[in-house]
Amino acid sequence: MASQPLHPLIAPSILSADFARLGEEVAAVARDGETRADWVHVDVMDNHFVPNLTLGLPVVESLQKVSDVPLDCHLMIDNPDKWAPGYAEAGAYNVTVHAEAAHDPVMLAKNLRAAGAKAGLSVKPGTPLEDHLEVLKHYDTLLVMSVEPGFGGQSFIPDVLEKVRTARRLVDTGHLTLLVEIDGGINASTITQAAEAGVDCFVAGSAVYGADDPGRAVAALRDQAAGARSAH
Ligand SMILES: O=C(CO)[C@@H](O)[C@H](O)COP(=O)(O)O
Ligand SMILES: [Fe+2]
Repeated sequence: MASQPLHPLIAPSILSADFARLGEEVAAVARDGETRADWVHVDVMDNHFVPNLTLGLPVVESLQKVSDVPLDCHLMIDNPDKWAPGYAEAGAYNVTVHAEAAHDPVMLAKNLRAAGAKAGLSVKPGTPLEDHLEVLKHYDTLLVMSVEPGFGGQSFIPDVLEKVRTARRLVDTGHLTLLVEIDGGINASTITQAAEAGVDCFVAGSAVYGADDPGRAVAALRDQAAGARSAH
């Protein structure tokens, strides 16, 4: 995961999908071609780390069986040291834990990788990147939250782009080796500024699953991000 991927990665968040039809909702962004998502983003919330409750390991295990798009699990939970490796063992491609919740983030990254997943570290909008730079050397992805974690459909917080720029600089100069991912409020009005700041992977929930055609929304967001990147 060292250099910037050839094209911007789009990761639809199933938080905005119809939970009664999750398999179909994933399939809607899994058809071959430009409408195919790069990753499917799965928001796990425990009603402790965030004030919302979504789904957990059994649902991820079921999704893993039907999805040939890699799963990107975003764990908004307390004590990820205990629970996160299970998601890696279930076959998730990337497992992201919160820097604010992890007790031993270096050991946790090692455990995630040993279980076969990429290791992701996420920071809430108010968490400085500087507090976690040493730890980030052990991670494959950095997930910059651009809303307060807990709910889909919130407004993008542009101040977090400074963290994206810092991370991009550190990756481009070889000080860090990771993908920069952004999550929250990404849509046609905000993706250009995020792409210009240096994001590699864009999570989009309501902008994809709130659209009439989720696959088309994936393709349009990717095009827009690619255009912003090449113009920069
Ligand atoms: O992790 C979260 C929210 O906590 C996100 O993944 C949201 O699900 C993104 O939804 P939109 O802001 O794109 O609607
Ligand atoms: Fe998320």
